[in-house]
Amino acid sequence: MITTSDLRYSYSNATEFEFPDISLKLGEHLLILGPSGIGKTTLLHLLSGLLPTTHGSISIAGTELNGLGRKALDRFRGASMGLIFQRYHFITSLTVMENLKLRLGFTKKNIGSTRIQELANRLGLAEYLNKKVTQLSQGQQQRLSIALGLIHKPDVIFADEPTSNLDDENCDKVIQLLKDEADLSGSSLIIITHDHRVKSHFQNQLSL
Ligand SMILES: Nc1ncnc2c1ncn2[C@@H]1O[C@H](COP(=O)(O)OP(=O)(O)OP(=O)(O)O)[C@@H](O)[C@H]1O
Repeated sequence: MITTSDLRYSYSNATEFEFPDISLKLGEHLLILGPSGIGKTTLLHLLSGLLPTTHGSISIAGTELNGLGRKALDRFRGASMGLIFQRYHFITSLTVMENLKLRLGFTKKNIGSTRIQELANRLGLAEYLNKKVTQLSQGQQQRLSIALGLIHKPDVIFADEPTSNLDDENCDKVIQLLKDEADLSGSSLIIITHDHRVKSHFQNQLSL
């Protein structure tokens, strides 16, 4: 479902990162651990096609990322990937519901109209659906960020440092939430982090 081979990347004139090969089946979870500056976010940006594959190959759900033009890559990412970043990417002039509807619009999958309400219920966002995202607390914004990554039932969910800035209790809750939601959608899950508290939650781990 996700396979990478001989992936390398270097920012201009900088040291080249070499990444271990990844092989993950649909529905499997993988934790990628590594210290700050080792290239975790770079790897995630390569896997999601936000950075071009300049060396090696990435295949997701049978599609070779290198073979896609920019527009096709954007469409593929919109339909097949769920991205949960360290920084939130919301449209602040819109409500929670409008942000989620907009995100659903990027996929051609036939996802029922009850999906938003169901997911909002599970993530504790139901009563905030008609609020502007700027009116949400940090924790609620984080859960919305997770909801935006999951709403379209992507083949693969990529989460970059989803537990940074969280206390132990919320760290456990967020990881469990991501795993449960990935399982419910049948999605593969890749979490990238330097947070060793997350280790005990995953059997399948890769160190950078
Ligand atoms: N756009 C860029 N241009 C040049 N160098 C970059 C760029 N983005 C990242 N780097 C450098 O590449 C290295 C790896 O960055 P990256 O963000 O992938 O690491 P990381 O392991 O995710 O770190 P952290 O855990 O601190 O987020 C760093 O030294 C960083 O300064």
